[in-house]
Amino acid sequence: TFAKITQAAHYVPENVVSNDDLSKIMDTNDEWIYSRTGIKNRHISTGENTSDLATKVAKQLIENSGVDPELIDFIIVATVTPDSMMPSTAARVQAQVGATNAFAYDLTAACSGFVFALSTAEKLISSGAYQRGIVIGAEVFSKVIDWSDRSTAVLFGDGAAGVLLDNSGSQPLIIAEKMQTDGKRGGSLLSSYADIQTPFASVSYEGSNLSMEGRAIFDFAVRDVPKNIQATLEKSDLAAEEIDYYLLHQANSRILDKMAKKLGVTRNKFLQNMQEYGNTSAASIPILLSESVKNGIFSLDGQTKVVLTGFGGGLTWGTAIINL
Ligand SMILES: O=C(O)C1CCN(c2ccc(-c3cc(CO)ccc3Cl)cn2)CC1
Repeated sequence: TFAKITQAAHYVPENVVSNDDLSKIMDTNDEWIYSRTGIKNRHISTGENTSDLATKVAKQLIENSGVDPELIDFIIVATVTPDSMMPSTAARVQAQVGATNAFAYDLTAACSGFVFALSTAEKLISSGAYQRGIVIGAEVFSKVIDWSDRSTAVLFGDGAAGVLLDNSGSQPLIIAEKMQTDGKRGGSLLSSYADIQTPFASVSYEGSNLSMEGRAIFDFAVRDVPKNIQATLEKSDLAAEEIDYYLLHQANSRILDKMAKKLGVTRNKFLQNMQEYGNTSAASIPILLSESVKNGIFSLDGQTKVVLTGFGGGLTWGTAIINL
């Protein structure tokens, strides 16, 4: 049995916040932001929470495929900004779309979340245990950002995107994969820390907004991620040139420049849309995938070889080379 991605969809809040809009509420400017990150705009929720965005994606996947929601076996949502820990965002989506026979859970791997979740979903199906599932990356990062910290507030955006999978594949969905984690360096990208606050222990860490050691994360991305992609290519017996497109986490366009150089691959195979959405963490890769299908860059006909690579909090990073 082979899993296959049969549908892709995305949804972002309507409210667009430009670099100039940000320069009105914090000490920054369009020139700095665009030259250092490649970001021009980002979509920021005016009230929709993460499950609302994810539900809109799930509804599109169901509508466009015509699948009966009661035939969906599982829903996995990759997010670090859930509406709540309990119920999970996936459980909230399950209720909203009427997937009464689906088991649902959230997966926490920050900007690697979609790749980690897709790897898991592929096994659920190719093992023969289940037939159909939905995998969504969804974030309302705007609710964890410290809006007084211009070094991070300008980088992130809100959004959701995902895929519908079933067992109709005639070839493996994942040709090769390599997921990695280094918890020792996890402290350089922190959010939503829940400290002990009880009659028996006092709070020792007040912060819960995002804090990021930008330099350290940037260097991690440039140093560790290309090695991971190369190692996964070796596992796949495919040369870098045989990959049609590279869909990497949309954190920073200068990082994509450096990755293309390190891999010796032409830069225009590294698709990008951070100029419009900023860094949407677990949603960034699936938004890029869904938009690429919608814009006709490639279709889901099984003829396209794509590298998906996430990297971020945990620290986590991982590549899946897939047949789309
Ligand atoms: O001064 C500059 O040029 C600054 C230097 C710091 N920058 C950074 C640093 C780290 C990230 C980042 C964040 C995540 C979290 O999802 C994941 C992966 C990455 Cl690589 C994005 N930008 C912006 C430009």
